[in-house]
Amino acid sequence: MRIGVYGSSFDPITNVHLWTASTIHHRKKLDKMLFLPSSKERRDKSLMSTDEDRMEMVKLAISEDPRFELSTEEIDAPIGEQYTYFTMQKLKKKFPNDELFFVMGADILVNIGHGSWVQGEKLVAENQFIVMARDGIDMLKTISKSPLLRNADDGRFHLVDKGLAMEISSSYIREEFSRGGEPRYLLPESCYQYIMQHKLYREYE
Ligand SMILES: Nc1ncnc2c1ncn2[C@@H]1O[C@H](COP(=O)(O)OP(=O)(O)OP(=O)(O)O)[C@@H](O)[C@H]1O
Ligand SMILES: O=C(O)c1ccc[n+]([C@@H]2O[C@H](COP(=O)([O-])O)[C@@H](O)[C@H]2O)c1
Repeated sequence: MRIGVYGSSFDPITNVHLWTASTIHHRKKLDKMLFLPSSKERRDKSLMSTDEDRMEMVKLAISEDPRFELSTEEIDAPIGEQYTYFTMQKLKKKFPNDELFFVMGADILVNIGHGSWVQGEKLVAENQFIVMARDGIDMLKTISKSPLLRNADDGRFHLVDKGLAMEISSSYIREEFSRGGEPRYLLPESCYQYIMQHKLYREYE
């Protein structure tokens, strides 16, 4: 099987996460897409809702699509191991006969190329990546400019231009909830209702 691993804080999950996952699943002929919410323990970003709430919203969002599955690998990871390198190692052990691809936007490729990720060099050397165009970032240039990326570029970066530069960010949605905006329809209705019911993102700055 060809399995995509779509990592994100999903704080909250948006319609663009779902649409990009669906497009990548189709274009790259994947059999399955794992939605991998980050753990609140990650040190590089502070998350605005609990692991349980973000996980619950992912479950609601993907419940009716058999191509999509939740992975709790990172949320269940011991402290210090909630980073992509360790997660991919564990997932490869879990799916020893399958081909795994870490799915990400071009902004993430830039970050990895800068060398700021935990075990970034090993992560790149040992995995395959599906990279989606974003924000006018030149993906080929991003690879050629970074020694870390270009020296591993043996076909492991599968670049996709989705065809539409659709931008809905989780932070925009959080801002709208906290500042009296109306983000309905930027995310699945079930997640919108969950956020209203649980009064999430009321105090987001
Ligand atoms: N519109 C998009 N086009 C391409 N990739 C995207 C898009 N939105 C998100 N991604 C990718 O999805 C992954 C998860 O992104 P993330 O959840 O941080 O997005 P976000 O909505 O921008 O969140 P936040 O606003 O909290 O930073 C990343 O790899 C990111 O590059
Ligand atoms: O492993 C790392 O060092 C690392 C650093 C930053 C981000 N990531 C992963 O990249 C994915 C998208 O992250 P983000 O910041 O867009 O939510 C998510 O799966 C994170 O765990 C991973």
